[in-house]
Amino acid sequence: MGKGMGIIVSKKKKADDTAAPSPKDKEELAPVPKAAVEPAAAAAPAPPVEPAELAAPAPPAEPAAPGAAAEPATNSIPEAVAVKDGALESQKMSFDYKLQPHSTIPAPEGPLMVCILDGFGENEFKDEYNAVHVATTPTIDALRAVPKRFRTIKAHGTAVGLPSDADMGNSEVGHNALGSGQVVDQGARLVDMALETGKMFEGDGWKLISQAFSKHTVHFIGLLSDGGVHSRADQLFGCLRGAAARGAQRIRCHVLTDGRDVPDGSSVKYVEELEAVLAELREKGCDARIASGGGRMKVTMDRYEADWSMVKRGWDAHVLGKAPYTFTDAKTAVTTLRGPEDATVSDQYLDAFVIVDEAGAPVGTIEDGDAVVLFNFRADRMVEISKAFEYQDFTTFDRERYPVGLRFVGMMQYDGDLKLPANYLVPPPEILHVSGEFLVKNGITTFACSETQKFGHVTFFWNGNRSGYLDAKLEQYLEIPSDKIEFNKAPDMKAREITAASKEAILSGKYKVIRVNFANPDMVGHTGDLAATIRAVETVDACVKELLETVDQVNGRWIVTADHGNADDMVQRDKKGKPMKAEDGKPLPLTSHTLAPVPFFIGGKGLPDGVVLRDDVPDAGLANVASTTFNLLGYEAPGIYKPTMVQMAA
Ligand SMILES: O=C(O)[C@@H](CO)OP(=O)(O)O
Ligand SMILES: [Mn+2]
Ligand SMILES: [Mn+2]
Repeated sequence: MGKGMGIIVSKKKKADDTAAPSPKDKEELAPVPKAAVEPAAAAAPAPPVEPAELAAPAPPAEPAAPGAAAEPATNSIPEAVAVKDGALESQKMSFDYKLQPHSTIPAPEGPLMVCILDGFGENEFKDEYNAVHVATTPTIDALRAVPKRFRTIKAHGTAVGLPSDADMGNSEVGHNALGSGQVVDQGARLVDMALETGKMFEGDGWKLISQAFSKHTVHFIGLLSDGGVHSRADQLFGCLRGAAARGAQRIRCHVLTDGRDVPDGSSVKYVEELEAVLAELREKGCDARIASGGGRMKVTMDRYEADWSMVKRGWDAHVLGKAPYTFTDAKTAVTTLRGPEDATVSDQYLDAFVIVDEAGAPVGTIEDGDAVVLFNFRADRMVEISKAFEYQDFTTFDRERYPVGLRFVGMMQYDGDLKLPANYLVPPPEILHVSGEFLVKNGITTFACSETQKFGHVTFFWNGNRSGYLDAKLEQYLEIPSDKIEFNKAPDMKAREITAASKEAILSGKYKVIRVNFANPDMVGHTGDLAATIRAVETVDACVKELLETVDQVNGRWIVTADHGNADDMVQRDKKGKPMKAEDGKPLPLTSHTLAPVPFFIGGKGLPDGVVLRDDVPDAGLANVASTTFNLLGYEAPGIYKPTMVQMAA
């Protein structure tokens, strides 16, 4: 679901705070509504453990964080670890990466800059709630006015490998498509297929967790919504039913509330839906309950090591059963933690909570021999918690207790280089021959820069979910540390610092490709704060102006585009597109991405006048950008990529 598919979420009255029913008593069970990484060194998978034998299975040692501030010399990725099996390896090894000069477009004198305005869509609704439209953006306005050098491209749904065109785009699939020039079936779709075909229940990951079915607890941890960006509730339900049907005796869910990919306040509805499924399982004799939770931006789902304290809060709640708040049922937890109508805490930021029994004891701590499933398919916000579960010698925070003999799996493997986690339910997408590989194999230098919140987007996602450098001698990745606050409070974020660093890189003459991501329209858009998002867009417009002028100084060329919409619609709408209002008359904010296409601009003093956008690729999407990039560098595009959007006019 995405922006433009509004749902009114009515605020429910505080739920009855009676003690949770004993799972044994079916009569009472009415449904309650950094440093460098040598990937190979970290690759030893934890062997499956027999139920009886709870000796430590010696999980792999913890490698340090990839990417961020890595020492280039030791951070390169051995070719062989980026592929999964012999067939793929040989396909990759024998692949011809040699780029040929373009037949009509000459190579530029200066560099090519590719600038991603994260979450900046071209929305059909051009009203007061479209921050892109309302913001004063002289730079982007001028770009839109240049004939044959501006168009929009698709950034959502099947154009980026998602299950349907009702799925909004997101940074993972967007940057994958931008960086790889190809459309691959993404995690959401692969999990759907694994459930539909039953393959989910036949794989090694499932076999591992099924060892815990008879005598231990199976825990499911992840984002509870149907946003389809990181996870989907229906997929969780499929796994829960699948586990119970195959003999799981005891199931515990640890739920992270969303309000970012779905409307704020909808957490209550998703908890009710989950409770109904758990009640159904209890009817069938499986002791199934929610055990802990918290808001996705406060608990467990940190990314790119922006704030490890989030992950510690998650560990404490899910594993140890410790949290600042305890409740006897999850609906009461969520409604209470959201607070009163006039001062609500958003679903994204709910405090950690633990569900306890009548005696105050947590109902679902994670114990020796238990199975743990992270049910998110998307990687970025699962990597840190995976490390805490997977690495026995993990030291980033004090885990206090590390359960012995855990059967730990991800919905997918989140990092193919680190092989993290070693065990998973569904194999992740294979994204081969990404544009960065063509660049490094042809000796072309790259500088990539963003702030922490988007750093992995322009590196890890861009490179087809590979951590670290493709070639440390030819690439420089720069991470500007993000603020650790809600971004509507500082909507400029680190745009000016990113601009300054990128200008320096452009002028240095060291790099042929400059890749920049500005986080503001997306990260501020996710807060639902319209005024702050307008400011975010204006800041980015001013920064783009500086970058374009700098590229012009060195006779370079540029592409300015985006990965998906967000800031371009800040209100929930009804089916006809009419803004929806709460009972108090205030507009209902929209925090999610949108289904809108994104702008695509080309230009630069070093771009010959004859280079224009073609008019025969009307359906082009993000995956058509990579070919275009190679053309603007003066090369023919790789044949396996989606077609270019540019040509030299006759
Ligand atoms: O913040 C995130 O995790 C997602 C939204 O769920 O946004 P993006 O895809 O832009 O990173
Ligand atoms: Mn994005
Ligand atoms: Mn986003």
